[in-house]
Amino acid sequence: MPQQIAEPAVAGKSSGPVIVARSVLKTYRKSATPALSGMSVEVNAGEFYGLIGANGAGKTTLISLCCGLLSQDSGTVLVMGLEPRHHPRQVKKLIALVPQHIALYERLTASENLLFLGKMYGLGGAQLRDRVADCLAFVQLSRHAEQRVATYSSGMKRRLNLGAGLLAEPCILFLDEPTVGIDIQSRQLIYDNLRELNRCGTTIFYTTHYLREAQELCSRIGIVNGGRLIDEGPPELLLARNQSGSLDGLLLRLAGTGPDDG
Ligand SMILES: Nc1ncnc2c1ncn2[C@@H]1O[C@H](COP(=O)(O)OP(=O)(O)OP(=O)(O)O)[C@@H](O)[C@H]1O
Repeated sequence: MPQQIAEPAVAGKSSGPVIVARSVLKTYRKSATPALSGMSVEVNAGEFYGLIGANGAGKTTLISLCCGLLSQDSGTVLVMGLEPRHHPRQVKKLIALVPQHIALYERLTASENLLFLGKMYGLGGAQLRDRVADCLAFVQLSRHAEQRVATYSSGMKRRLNLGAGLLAEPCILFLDEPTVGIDIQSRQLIYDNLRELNRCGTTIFYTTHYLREAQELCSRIGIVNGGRLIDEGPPELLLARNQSGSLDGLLLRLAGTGPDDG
C-alpha cells in the first residue's frame, strides 16, 4: 500500500465541474491543421478522468491549455472556475502537471530535486523538508533519496516525476502518459499511488495509451480524435453502448486505425 498523503485543502469539497473546455479551437503556428477543433469536455471534482486517443489526437494540447502553458484561439477553458491564460498564477497554485517527459535534474539527488522544486512553489524550512519526505515515501523512493537521478532506472525516474508533481498538494493532478515505457511492477505502484490520491480527493485528469490501464483506473473515459471528443462515459458503459469487448477495439473503430486517418 502506498503511504498516506495529506488531503488537499479544497479538493472533494466543491461539486460540479472543476475542468471545463467548451468548443475549444487551437492551431499551432505554421501548422496547417488544428490540434483542437471544437474540443468540449467537463470533469467533476473528485473524478479520475482518462483521455485516450491516437498520437496527435490533441490530448497534450488540451492539458497544456488547462495548465496555462498555451492559449486557445477560441472557446473556453476553465480550471476551478478560472481561465488559466488570464490567471496562470492562481491556477498553478491549484494544479500540478506530471509531463510526458522526465522533468528532473539528473546531476542532483532525488531530495535535491524535490527541495529545489519545492522552493519554486514557495515552500521552505521544515514544511518543505516534510513535504519532500512525504512525497518520496509516497512513491517509495525514500531509500534512494540521496542517490543522484542519473543513476535511477526509468521506472524510478517516472515515480520521482510523479512525486515532484505532488509536492504542492494539488487539487487537480494532470498526468500526461505517466507510465510510458516502464515495467509492470513500477506501473502497478503508480496505479496504487494514483488510486490513493484520488481516494483522498484529488481530481485526476490523465492521458494514456495503455487502454487496459484506463479501463482499470478511470471513473470516466473520453475518446479524442482529430482534436475533439467523440465519445465518453464510464468504461463499462462506453463499451456496452458501442457493443465493444475492449477499449482497444472501440478506439480503433471510433478513431480509425491511426493518426493519419483524419
Ligand atoms: N509545438 C507544436 N507545433 C506545431 N504542431 C504541434 C505542436 N505540438 C503539437 N502539435 C500538433 O498538434 C496535434 C496534436 O498534438 P498533441 O501533442 O496534442 O497530441 P497527443 O494526442 O498528445 O499525441 P501523443 O499521444 O502522441 O502524445 C498534432 O497534429 C501535433 O503534430
